[in-house]
Amino acid sequence: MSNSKQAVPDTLPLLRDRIDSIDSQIQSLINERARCAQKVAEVKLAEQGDEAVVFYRPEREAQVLRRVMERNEGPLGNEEMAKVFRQIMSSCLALEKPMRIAFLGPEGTFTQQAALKHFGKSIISAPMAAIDEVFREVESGAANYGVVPVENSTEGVVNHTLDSFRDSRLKICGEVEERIHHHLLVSPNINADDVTHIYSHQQSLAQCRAWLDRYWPHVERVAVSSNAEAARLAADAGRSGKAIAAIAGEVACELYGLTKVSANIEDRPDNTTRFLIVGHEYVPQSGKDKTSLLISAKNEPGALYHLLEAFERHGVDMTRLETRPSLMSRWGYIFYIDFVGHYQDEACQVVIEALRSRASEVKVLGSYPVAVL
Ligand SMILES: C=C(O[C@@H]1C=C(C(=O)O)C=C[C@H]1O)C(=O)O
Repeated sequence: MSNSKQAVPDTLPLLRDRIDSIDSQIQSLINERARCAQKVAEVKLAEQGDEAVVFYRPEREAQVLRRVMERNEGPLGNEEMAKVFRQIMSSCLALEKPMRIAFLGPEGTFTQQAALKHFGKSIISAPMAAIDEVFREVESGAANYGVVPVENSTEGVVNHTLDSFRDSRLKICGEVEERIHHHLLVSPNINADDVTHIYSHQQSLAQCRAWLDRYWPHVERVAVSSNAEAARLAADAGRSGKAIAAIAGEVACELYGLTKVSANIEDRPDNTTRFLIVGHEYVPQSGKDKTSLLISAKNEPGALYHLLEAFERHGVDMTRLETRPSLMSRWGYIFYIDFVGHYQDEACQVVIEALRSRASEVKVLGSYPVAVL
């Protein structure tokens, strides 16, 4: 914009005139951008035909957001600016094709929060009751993508999610990280001193274990399917005068009209959960990617050593290793390995080939852009 570096006026009426004029320019530009996105859709349809077209391009979106952050000069912070562009892209994509996103529900879960962070707000929400239902909803084509939690910095891995990849053809298309804050919540008509049970998801109960041991040692903890479900149950119980508390996050607290007894009760202040985006397609290189593999190891001495040695030998940076029992043979194992790079990068291809010669199965679960936001 030619006048973007004009001197800022210093009286209120002039400042407001100036803001109005900038807003109108921003609005025209956003619509011009939206028209380009619509055109992208037309070109894709003309080139690829109706069925094959993939409108959502995670690698392209990651690149757009990274560039926004790189060129940002402030005063708005990089992340703040990227969030604005996140929503602009979300609106533009919804013009091309609104996406239906399945996630571990009900409404108000941290997984929904992660879905909105990753895709922006212009999506159709499809809350599912369990992780394997999220997989099924995407596999059947009823949803375009799914969002599931995979690991927490306090409690470790989410086994249901890892196990779902064993029998699924879905690919990992992205990752999101969310700082997780938990609160102890009750219905507004309930006196906290009367609470007899505390409901939450098993992961959330675990993330607040020390706090619960200290302040609520004699109250029964009940694991339910999600912390949003716990909040819903606490709200329901409150209506019939039953003193049940829930541990859940901000979104669930607001959604179910609960009151905070104690805020930020997680044992570790840096408590973070990582979520995965699952879909049907492998994602092309974005320039800054991660890869996840599922490996069935041969049940023989040194099996794991030989797998890890391949990474060391070819200088590929492994970031995570999880072990799950294989259901095929007793004492057989499945390893989940994450590393830095894309499966099409040369060094990564060499490692994957080496792994294939040393393991009974190597499945590339996906390569995807490292989380930007
Ligand atoms: C416009 C495109 O399609 C979608 C919309 C994007 C955007 O608004 O910037 C980016 C990637 C795609 O999710 C594209 O492929 O470039």
